[in-house]
Amino acid sequence: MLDITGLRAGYGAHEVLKGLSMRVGKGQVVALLGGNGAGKTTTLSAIMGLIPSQGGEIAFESNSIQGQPAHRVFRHGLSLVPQWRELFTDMSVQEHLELGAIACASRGDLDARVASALDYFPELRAHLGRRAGTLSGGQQQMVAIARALTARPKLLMLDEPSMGLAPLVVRELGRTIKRLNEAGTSVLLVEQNMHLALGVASYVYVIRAGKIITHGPTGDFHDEKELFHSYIG
Ligand SMILES: Nc1ncnc2c1ncn2[C@@H]1O[C@H](COP(=O)(O)OP(=O)(O)OP(=O)(O)O)[C@@H](O)[C@H]1O
Repeated sequence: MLDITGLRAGYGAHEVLKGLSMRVGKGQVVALLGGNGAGKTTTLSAIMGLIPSQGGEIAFESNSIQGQPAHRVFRHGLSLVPQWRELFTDMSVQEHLELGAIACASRGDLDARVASALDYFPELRAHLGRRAGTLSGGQQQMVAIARALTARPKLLMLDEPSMGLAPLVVRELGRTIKRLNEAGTSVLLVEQNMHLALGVASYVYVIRAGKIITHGPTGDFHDEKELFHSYIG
């Protein structure tokens, strides 16, 4: 579904990704693990067209999406839940969800999309009129994911969704990712939380200093200590 080959990208003269290659198959949950500053967010930003890439190739469903602006990448069926959620503190939950479905055809379609996103997070139904800034961290993460779901993405990309969440909430997040995947959404999960990543992903990539240093089926990474040391270096 998503094929990245030899990707080079960064910020001005600072090259962060130095020939990164990875793929996400249709129906898979793939985890991208790595330490601070390894290039995980940069990878997602380059895929999404939020930063330009300086080399390599990014293809989605066999079509090149390289060099396309984010709004066009989005229309191919990719959605990103950014690190720190990036909600608008003064906007209501309902307004966030409608924003995610902004590209849809009609009011009826929009309502249906919001309703099906809420099926994953029924707790939010009681808070639709509340300002996002007044919600708990876990509820804010639900809004961020639900907003991405209203676009009905084929590939959902999550950037460290467990960050700042209590262990119980992280466990619930893992269950939600599994349910989403069972319903047909492919997932690229960027994480530092190995338990969450290994619990939901079927395939793992490890990034260090802008390059994939190891990858394989999740079952190959049963020794978490070794895996941790591989990405910390
Ligand atoms: N907007 C930016 N401008 C310049 N350099 C940046 C920018 N964003 C990130 N970087 C640099 O790019 C490198 C990779 O950062 P990136 O955010 O991709 O890492 P990461 O793996 O997501 O780390 P973390 O888990 O800490 O978020 C780091 O050296 C970082 O300082």
